[in-house]
Amino acid sequence: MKLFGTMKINELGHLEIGKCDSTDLVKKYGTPLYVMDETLIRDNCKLFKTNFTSKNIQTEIIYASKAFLTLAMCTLINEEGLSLDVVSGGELYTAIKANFPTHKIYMHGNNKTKEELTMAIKTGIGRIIVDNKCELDLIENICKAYNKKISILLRVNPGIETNTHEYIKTTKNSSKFGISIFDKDIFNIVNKLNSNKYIDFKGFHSHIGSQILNEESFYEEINVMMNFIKEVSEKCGTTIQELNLGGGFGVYYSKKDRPINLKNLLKNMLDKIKSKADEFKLPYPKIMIEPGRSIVANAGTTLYQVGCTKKTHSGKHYVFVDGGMNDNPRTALYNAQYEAAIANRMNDEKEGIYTITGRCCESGDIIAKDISLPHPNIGDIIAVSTTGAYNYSMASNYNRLPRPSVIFVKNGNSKCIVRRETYEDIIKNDLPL
Ligand SMILES: Cc1ncc(COP(=O)(O)O)c(C=O)c1O
Ligand SMILES: N[C@@H](CCCC[NH3+])C(=O)O
Repeated sequence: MKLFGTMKINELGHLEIGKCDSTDLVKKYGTPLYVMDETLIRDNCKLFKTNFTSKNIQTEIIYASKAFLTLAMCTLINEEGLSLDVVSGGELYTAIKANFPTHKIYMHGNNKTKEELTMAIKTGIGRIIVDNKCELDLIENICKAYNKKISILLRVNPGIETNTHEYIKTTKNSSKFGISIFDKDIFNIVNKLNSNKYIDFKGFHSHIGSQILNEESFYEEINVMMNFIKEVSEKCGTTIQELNLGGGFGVYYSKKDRPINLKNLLKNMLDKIKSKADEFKLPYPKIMIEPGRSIVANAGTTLYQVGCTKKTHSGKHYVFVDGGMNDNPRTALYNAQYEAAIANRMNDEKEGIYTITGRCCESGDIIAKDISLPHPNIGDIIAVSTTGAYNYSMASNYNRLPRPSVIFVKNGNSKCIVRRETYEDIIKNDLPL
């Protein structure tokens, strides 16, 4: 298992994260447990902040909170000077409750409800990223009713097909997100926006997909979007002030993933924007990006305890752990590949190939497939790496399993930031017949 951030193997042969021995964490908090390396999250924020800068172009890093959001995470993101992308009333509510500066909140969603838009407009968030024409009418009506003006970006689909899992591509021509840049109506929409007294149209947003490991896709996005901005500027006589290029920067999950060197990528992206704008004699738009996974994925490790093990009649070795697809649905959903180790025996010889599976009543309830491990015993601790993104945020109560606790670890200290759910939590919204 590849070690990230502050992970290391200590003198007892135990996995340590944030200078905390994983066996101590398990004694203190139980399992399953999401352990987040606070130092690595902060370092990742800093990497974006320091490398996505240019003396000519204004930039902004907006953390895509769908990857992992809690009150504590909002505080961390604010402390690191990033802005926040939310995609629902629930995410917006979390940010508001955490006192996140409202002008640094960007709201997404392809089907925002009237209530969500009202909440966003009344709160005075920084930008609404508008997905479609119908939403524009809703926004205008709400602004009228509350006598408010809101700044928006229009989400467009640049028609770029990325090499990632089918379910996390977002700019195929058939994608549900945004308005196609090839839609003939797009210039009318921009013209209407420019004369709308309730809407301050700032520019465009595009997001080409997630877990992208090919830097050319981002450069293609820049080319297509800058060409589009030139066309809009000419046809609508308007200056596009902002361009949000979304997130999608891929990370290492297993040996097959070769992440892009982020420092180079971020620099190249800004260089390409500059040369395109120079070529077209356009003013430099402010450039935003929305990393989610690349900030938190490698910082997360899930700790489980081994229950029983089983060798099937066909010879397959299973290790049963006390979690499952309810705390990590990504293997079931996207055939994701994870790495794992026995956290209390990191130096032991690997003895076989095991599939780590959970306790949900589903054959697809697999956490990590065909992993080399020492023979696991009851009570051993299994660590699964790179679970910081889209694990806690996509967790469910399937089979009425309580959601695990989340802790931050740093410099030998651990802090619970989400308490473990109880059976009482599970039934708290049920009403008797
Ligand atoms: C609009 C938008 N922005 C940002 C992100 C974050 O993507 P990632 O976590 O891959 O960086 C997503 C998710 O794919 C998204 O839909
Ligand atoms: N949930 C997906 C990513 C979707 C990103 C949001 N548009 C994943 O776990 O990989």
